[in-house]
Amino acid sequence: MKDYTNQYVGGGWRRGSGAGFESIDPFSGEPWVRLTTATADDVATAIGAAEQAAPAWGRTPGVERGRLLDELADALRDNVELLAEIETRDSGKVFRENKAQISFAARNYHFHAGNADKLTGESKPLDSDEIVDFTTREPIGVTALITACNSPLSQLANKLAPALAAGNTAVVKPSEHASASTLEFARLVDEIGFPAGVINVVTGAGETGTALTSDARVGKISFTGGPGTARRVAANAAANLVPCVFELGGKSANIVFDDADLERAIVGAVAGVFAAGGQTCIAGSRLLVQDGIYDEVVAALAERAGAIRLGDPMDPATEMGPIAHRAQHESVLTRIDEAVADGARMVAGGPADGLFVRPTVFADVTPEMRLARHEVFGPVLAVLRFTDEPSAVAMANGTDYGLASGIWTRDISRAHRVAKRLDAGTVWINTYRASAAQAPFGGTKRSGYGRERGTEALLEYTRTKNTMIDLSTSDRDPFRLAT
Ligand SMILES: NC(=O)C1=CN([C@@H]2O[C@H](COP(=O)(O)OP(=O)(O)OC[C@H]3O[C@@H](n4cnc5c(N)ncnc54)[C@H](OP(=O)(O)O)[C@@H]3O)[C@@H](O)[C@H]2O)C=CC1
Ligand SMILES: CCCCCC/C=C/C(=O)O
Repeated sequence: MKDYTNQYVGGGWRRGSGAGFESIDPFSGEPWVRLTTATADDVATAIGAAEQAAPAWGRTPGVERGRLLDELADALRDNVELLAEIETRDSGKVFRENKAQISFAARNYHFHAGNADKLTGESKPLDSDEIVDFTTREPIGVTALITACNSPLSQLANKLAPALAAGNTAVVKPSEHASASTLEFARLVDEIGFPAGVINVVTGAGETGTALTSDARVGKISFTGGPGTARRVAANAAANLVPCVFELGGKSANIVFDDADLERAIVGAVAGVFAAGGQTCIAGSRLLVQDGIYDEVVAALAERAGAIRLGDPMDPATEMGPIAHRAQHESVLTRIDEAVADGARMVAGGPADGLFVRPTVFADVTPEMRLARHEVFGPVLAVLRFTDEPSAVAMANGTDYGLASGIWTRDISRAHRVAKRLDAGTVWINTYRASAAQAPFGGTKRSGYGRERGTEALLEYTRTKNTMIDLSTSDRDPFRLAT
């Protein structure tokens, strides 16, 4: 079993003082990593280290912060095989997907390296030419960055790259189900020579996260995970009035109109929901298909889902791995049972051995069914039928979530019309699950708030300061601008 019992705090390695725990390899079902829990005291020490490092890091010239971020990106690329293997063993997601995601994470660090010396404010024209007024963007201080179990290093890049570029320090807490890659990442941070305390990594479960999100020294929390956990984080943050970015779940609608390029749409639908074994927030888990092509699309989906090869996620021939951990596996099976009980028609898939679930497709799903409303976070597709554009939009918007959406059509006017009306943070047209470091990402409704990636992410980690200078030499009423 691999030993990851040391955590990275204040530029050094120390064991968590709390209970030891293990992470399982979902393919073998066996524990493969040993870790330790950061207690409330350990977390307080990590926050103290980040607090101590914050002023100097915030004053470090942007070009120097950018240089270190570039080095981090290069180190990720140089170690991509090792890091991807660790994430594969922890999460069950296939190796090549993890490799692609970690390479993308490197791109994200490069993008924000370039932003680090470009944080500008604005000059504000006031009502008097004797006053000069301008804004500056300042770092917040200590950030708490919490990632989910499916893509630890990719999610971390979305948070850490802009936080560091803007001059903040960080305490990072990965999921207890997938902590090892983040500790390996800390080793790279250490080798590069980031100043002590700028990046800290603590591990543990809810107890650790609670301590991290309840500390008044934290100035910003960025959280990726489920809405239930997010509510607990929000409550802790509210006690200290700490602002948060929440990247939460989804029930994203992928809409196929009858004029779409069907071959492309079906490939997009299959990849949109079964990539990462469906364990991704942006899974296109509701496929909305127009009446006239419904039966043809369902038949094609059933055939393609049935052909997806399950197996060892390290094997290049494997197309889909297992569910990340036992509790999640049970949850997926419960969602499948609910769909059957609600009258949906299973045309492909179902349970399989170990922690596997076969790529599952349900037809005849209606908007009231639980499968159309609840996130599965597994390889389960709900196929719904719609008649016209307004009903497709209403159906797409008819859940508590608003993370992503897809539109497949050859009609450019319709594509724009529908995109405008969809209540979702991301709309893809004739593509699905495409990513870019420059493109902001985040949700509406219960999918969260705040944005990651793009310059929008950078601004999340800054505070605006306004500076006003009186240039006049005459005596005057000091309160004249107050009205
Ligand atoms: N919008 C987005 O960008 C994404 C959203 N997600 C969403 O994440 C969910 C699945 O991921 P999963 O890891 O199971 O999510 P969880 O909500 O279970 O966990 C998310 C993180 O929160 C931590 N945590 C648990 N309890 C607390 C607490 N009281 N205070 C602070 N932190 C806490 C977890 O630690 P521990 O595991 O140790 O308990 C983990 O690091 C899905 O809903 C999915 O849609 C996933 C990927 C991307
Ligand atoms: C445009 C896609 C952004 C996805 C960001 C976070 C999701 C990660 C995952 O679920 O793997």
